[in-house]
Amino acid sequence: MESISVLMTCPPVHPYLVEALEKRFTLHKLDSVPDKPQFLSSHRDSIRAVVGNAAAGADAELIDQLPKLEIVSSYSVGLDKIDLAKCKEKGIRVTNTPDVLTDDVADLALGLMLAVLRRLCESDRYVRSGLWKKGDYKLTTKFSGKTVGIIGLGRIGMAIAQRAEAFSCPISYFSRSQKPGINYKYHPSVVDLAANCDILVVACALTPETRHIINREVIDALGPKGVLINIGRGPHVDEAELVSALVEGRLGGAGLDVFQDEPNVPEELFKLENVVLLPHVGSGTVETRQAMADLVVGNLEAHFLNKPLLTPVV
Ligand SMILES: O=CC(=O)O
Repeated sequence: MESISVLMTCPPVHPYLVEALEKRFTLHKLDSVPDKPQFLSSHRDSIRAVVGNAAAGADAELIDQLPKLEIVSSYSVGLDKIDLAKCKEKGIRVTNTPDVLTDDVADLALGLMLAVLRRLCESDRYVRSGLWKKGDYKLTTKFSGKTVGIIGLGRIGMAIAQRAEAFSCPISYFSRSQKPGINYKYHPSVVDLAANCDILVVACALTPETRHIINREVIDALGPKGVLINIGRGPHVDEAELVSALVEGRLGGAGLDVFQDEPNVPEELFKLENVVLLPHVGSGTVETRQAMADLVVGNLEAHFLNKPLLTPVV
């Protein structure tokens, strides 16, 4: 398989993945190519696979430039950076990394809820800056028992619900349709869900329908005591509306792992103590990233050995 050319479109952030790919394939890292258009035109007849992630995948323009492309193996569960329709049309296979990251992302969502309500980051800064010596930290807000509303009750949404239940939190949810056999309260609209929960969590896939699913109306329904948690994608949220609601005190707080234009984060948020900001690290543990890398490589091997794909999407 050494002769098979694989193009990595995302930055080569994980040495384990890079080494595993280099051991088996001829790996090209687009990130370190100085003249990308020239590189793509000179390698258009050799590249048979693309490896991307949540930041860079395979859009229509790239796919059209690679006529020998057979498979896109994404080092992410989210598929919003891949033109799935184009892949289907051209018979290009697509794989992602579901299941192995569910626990980590759900753990982080709960961590954000606790961090925002109990002001964990702000309390930590209080100790480090020596302020404790001048007096105790102020009282915060109880988390156990708060109503958690989840947008998207897929694998990650369910894992968040199960964890929140252990904190005696009533669970309600919004999804395209009510899930059979699930006892959580279903709300047929996001505004309705937001108006009836304390903590609203975005845990759905990013699609044209879910872009800006958190808009001004939803934020106003969540209100000055409500907290928004986003472990999905930045564009799920109308970020300008979120920032103004937080700055004006129309929203109680936010825990955000994702942003519209990563790694750029609106600086107005930096001075707000009711906001916890993370650098898109939902699946960012050694154990999980290794399992994700194994899936990326395993899917490519399966494809080129004409075996069934491990986690096929298309
Ligand atoms: O954001 C991370 C992923 O989609 O895996």
